[in-house]
Amino acid sequence: MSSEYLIELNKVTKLYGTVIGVNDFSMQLKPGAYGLLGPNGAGKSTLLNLLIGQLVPTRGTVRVLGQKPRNNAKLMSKIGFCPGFEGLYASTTGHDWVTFLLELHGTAPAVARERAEECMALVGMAADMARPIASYSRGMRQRTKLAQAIAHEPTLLILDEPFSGLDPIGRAEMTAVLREWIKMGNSLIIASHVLHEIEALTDSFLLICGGRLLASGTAAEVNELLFDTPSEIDIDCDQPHELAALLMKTELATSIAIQQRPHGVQRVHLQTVSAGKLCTELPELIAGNGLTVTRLHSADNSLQTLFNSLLRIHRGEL
Ligand SMILES: Nc1ncnc2c1ncn2[C@@H]1O[C@H](COP(=O)(O)OP(=O)(O)OP(=O)(O)O)[C@@H](O)[C@H]1O
Repeated sequence: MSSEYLIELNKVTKLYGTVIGVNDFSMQLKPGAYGLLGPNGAGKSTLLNLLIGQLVPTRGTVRVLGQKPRNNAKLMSKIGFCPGFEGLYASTTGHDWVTFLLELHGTAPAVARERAEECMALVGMAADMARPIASYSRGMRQRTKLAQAIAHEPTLLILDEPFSGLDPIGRAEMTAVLREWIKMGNSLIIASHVLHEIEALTDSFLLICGGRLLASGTAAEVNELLFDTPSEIDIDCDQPHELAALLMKTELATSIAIQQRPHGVQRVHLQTVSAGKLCTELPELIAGNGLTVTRLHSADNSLQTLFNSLLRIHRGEL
């Protein structure tokens, strides 16, 4: 059965006993590249494992390329999967491991060796592929996992935290390989809890938390959500009381506290639901009143705040 959709989830719930992995999840995705974002325990791995048929839904239906994934070898030949866990045979070489998995896909041994070599080179492992996996760094293992995921020439690549353990150079190289993959017209679903890791790859994001799809959209739309959800900001200033009074007048802060920090630093700690507007108005407020600000930063530097806020919106609390 063919479908115009890459993925169709219809009211999917996955329970682990009484623990909810994915909760009443529905979505339809057309072929393309998507970033699956969510904090730890959000349900990303559960979702990916449902897509590759490793897990079956407790309720609801999952279709990938129009087919049920469970025990579907034909469908798996079109999907490359890179799990979040290690799962590599330490005593074999990277080249042998990728060759072996290709042979499991039905590729003839000689062709498998050649293709495995090609893929190891593609992920920057040409010089190390003949060494045992046990001697690989975390980043090298990640690359080897990617090589095995693309070796059988799938059309959909599903990656669970592929940047984990990579240094900046490794990240840049992995990004380049994946960008090329997308440019070739292939589809990609990549799970991460760090937005900037995947914004270089795609402009389409799915935000999940608590096993639910909380929001989806482009990076600009996600940024807008970030701007309009409650956030905390610290401003180190020479005249904190004056700044606090000015901020109160703008009505952009929902709460303000002045903190004495080590080394004589005076900090205005504020909460706002309009971080974007506040950051736009702040320079004029500072310059116009002769204040000196030595440092400004968001106290909640991760997406966790956004997810918490979205979750509260979802529950009708905000
Ligand atoms: N095998 C399991 N048995 C019981 N609970 C599980 C199991 N796997 C996942 N869970 C639970 O399901 C929920 C979703 O977990 P999941 O691993 O899918 O999240 P995640 O977004 O991938 O998290 P992380 O980023 O930490 O890998 C969590 O509450 C987790 O504790």
